[in-house]
Amino acid sequence: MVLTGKTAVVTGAAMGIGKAITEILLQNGAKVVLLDVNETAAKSLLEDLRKQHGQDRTLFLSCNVESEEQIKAAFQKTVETFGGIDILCNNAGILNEGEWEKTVSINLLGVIRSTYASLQHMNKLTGGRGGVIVNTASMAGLGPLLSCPVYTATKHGVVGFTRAMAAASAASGYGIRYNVICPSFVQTELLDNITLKLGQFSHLEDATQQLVEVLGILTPSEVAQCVFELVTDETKNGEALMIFPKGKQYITFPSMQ
Ligand SMILES: NC(=O)C1=CN([C@@H]2O[C@H](COP(=O)(O)OP(=O)(O)OC[C@H]3O[C@@H](n4cnc5c(N)ncnc54)[C@H](O)[C@@H]3O)[C@@H](O)[C@H]2O)C=CC1
Ligand SMILES: CC/C=C\C[C@H](O)/C=C/C=C\C=C\C=C\C(=O)[C@@H](O)C/C=C\CCC(=O)O
Repeated sequence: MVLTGKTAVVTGAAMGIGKAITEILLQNGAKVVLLDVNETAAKSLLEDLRKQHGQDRTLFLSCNVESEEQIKAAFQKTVETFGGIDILCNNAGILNEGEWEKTVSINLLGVIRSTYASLQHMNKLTGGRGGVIVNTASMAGLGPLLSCPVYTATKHGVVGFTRAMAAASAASGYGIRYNVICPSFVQTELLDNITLKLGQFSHLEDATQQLVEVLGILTPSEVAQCVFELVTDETKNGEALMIFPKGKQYITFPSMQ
């Protein structure tokens, strides 16, 4: 897929991995709509992006992925402004084992809400142009991260949902590809104040830090480069791409047939 003339929507775009995804999509010619709850960070980023890429290729819309109403309104505004949606990156996520229901609501239900709301605009069977959706899971979507069971569950959910949607889309003729990234640790604010975020598992922070030392830490732009690959390579559908500082690996799952 060539990105020039395409419209992308990125959730959790104001900071960290979402910011890097936004930047790489813009650098390669797409128009990008930034969705986030952090209006201060998003407006500051938007100002910088408009200086670099022009006034008319970006839009910020305040949107909480916990709200179906806000997601639908943001997609509607995107279509009114740029004429459609070709790329959706469901990236917004939190680490908060204490507020575990909120973690499920944002990390897993947020991806489902946004994916289902996007169908109205992207599905070729309902007048959309088709396109690609890339979801942000985690390496904790492939194996257990002992200090955060609920975060782990949400990311396993995102991997399973993405793969099932990919198969459903291919079988139904939606014209939409679905892929998921599974990065190991990434240098973003999500890794700040981890003790507080682990709730009843804060005593396992040392074990987590040891894993960080073993695995190393990615930069957001290394992760965004992998998202770019999944967006542009039209052979990729239903893929889970694990990303390490040392490289990347497409996951082979057990065959059920
Ligand atoms: N930092 C890491 O080590 C890793 C992070 N991830 C995942 O990457 C994604 C992005 O995280 P980071 O960039 O690291 O975190 P971050 O904290 O730097 O950025 C997250 C962004 O999402 C936004 N956000 C949070 N709740 C939201 C909501 N309800 N609605 C809309 N936007 C919301 C925040 O305002 C922020 O701009 C998350 O899904 C996270 O689970 C995956 C693997 C590793
Ligand atoms: C505290 C949480 C911080 C960030 C969450 C973020 O999503 C990053 C996750 C990064 C790593 C996930 C690790 C998952 C571990 C597993 O799957 C284990 O079962 C296997 C553990 C180690 C394998 C690597 C190795 O030692 O060769």
